[in-house]
Amino acid sequence: MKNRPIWIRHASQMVTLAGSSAAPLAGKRMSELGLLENGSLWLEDGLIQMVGTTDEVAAVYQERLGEAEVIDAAGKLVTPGLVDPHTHLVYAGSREHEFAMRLNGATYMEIMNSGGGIHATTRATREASHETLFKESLQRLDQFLLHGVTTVEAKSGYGLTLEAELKQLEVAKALHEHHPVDLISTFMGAHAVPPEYRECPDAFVDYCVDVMIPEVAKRRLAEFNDVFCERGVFTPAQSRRILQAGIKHGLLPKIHADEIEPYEGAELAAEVGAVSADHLLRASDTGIVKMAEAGVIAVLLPGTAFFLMAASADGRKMIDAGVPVALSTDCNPGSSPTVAMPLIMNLGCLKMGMTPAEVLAAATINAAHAIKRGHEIGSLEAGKKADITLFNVPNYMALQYRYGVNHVHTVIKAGVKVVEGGVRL
Ligand SMILES: N=CN[C@@H](CCC(=O)O)C(=O)O
Ligand SMILES: [Zn+2]
Repeated sequence: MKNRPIWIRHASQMVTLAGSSAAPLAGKRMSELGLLENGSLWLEDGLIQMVGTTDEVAAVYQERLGEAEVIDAAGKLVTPGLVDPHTHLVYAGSREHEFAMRLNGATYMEIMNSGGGIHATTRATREASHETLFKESLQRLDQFLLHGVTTVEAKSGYGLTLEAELKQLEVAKALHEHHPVDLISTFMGAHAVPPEYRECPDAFVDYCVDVMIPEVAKRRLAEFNDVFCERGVFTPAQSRRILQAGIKHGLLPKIHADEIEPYEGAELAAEVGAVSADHLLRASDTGIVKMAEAGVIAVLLPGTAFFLMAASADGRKMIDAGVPVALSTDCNPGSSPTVAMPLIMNLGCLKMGMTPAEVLAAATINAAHAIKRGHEIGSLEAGKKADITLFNVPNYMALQYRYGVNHVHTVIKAGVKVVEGGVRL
């Protein structure tokens, strides 16, 4: 049965980001939100049919106004559904004990090198059944939706064997099919060197390159290929091999770069033409310039820096250097166990020198471009998917100013209302 059209009207402020579908916004263009006062949208067949002022939309649809379900957005901010372009959504278990260890002075890498961290979640994820993984990840996905997020990227990387990596990717696929939030999958077999390869890490790289990447690509279980390029994990040379193998099999490159130490990850991202380089807390100035030249999107994760008690990436410097910046939660059980994209935007302002306008562009259209979906989501334009979030604040400045509260009121996914009054329907 066909859903009724939805007519959103009288929005106090609407962020359209019109004209941003072809390429990510960079430099001063990151502040061009395409604001509309008394904004209105006509949604039908899962798509945005018209964007304009309430009077303009009413004039075009005057014969059909009675058919529509009306959403009165007076007093509210209307934005594109938020997009999270970097998550480790599918995993089993929890690591709050490691948080306590870090509060007592242990570092993230020390915990990982002593068999905890990513290794602990890998053990739990290998042991978990498809059903358990699905159930645990589903709860997080519901929470994403309640925080206004309508699309998430989801990485594998807690299996580290072909079988367990495929299990994670298959759970992501099942969640995508089952849940209103869309999932875009990334293969990240090169997330850590598993203990069985500790003495011969290059043999694990061979396994990624020769076995896992070709099989994942053949089964079409991922669109992107990611690697944790960090001292003590994968070297730039190993990372290059992994990313090039992905490219050969049609998986687009992404990279966890320069998170803990400067390690020429940003430079490598530019060299291989990565869609995005993520983290970048310790990226070099040369790396930033190279990313700008190569058009690599910086996916910044201020929640991770906050939770690891580290200095944040310099978002301001990257925007001023012409790098398109996107924001993400990095949702994972170790360095950022959160789904709160609005809080991530707040941290973008408070910790990375970004403006309230820039963080909104970074969490919508630039995030969409970071997962190659800029043509279908991330802005409010006729023909795009009807993914919309309504916040209980009158304007985008207030969304950043009234921090630490979930202001999401209504979420519409592909033209269907899925959250109302902050409650999942
Ligand atoms: N840094 C590597 N990977 C994740 C953390 C994974 C974990 O600790 O479980 C990240 O992006 O922060
Ligand atoms: Zn990550």
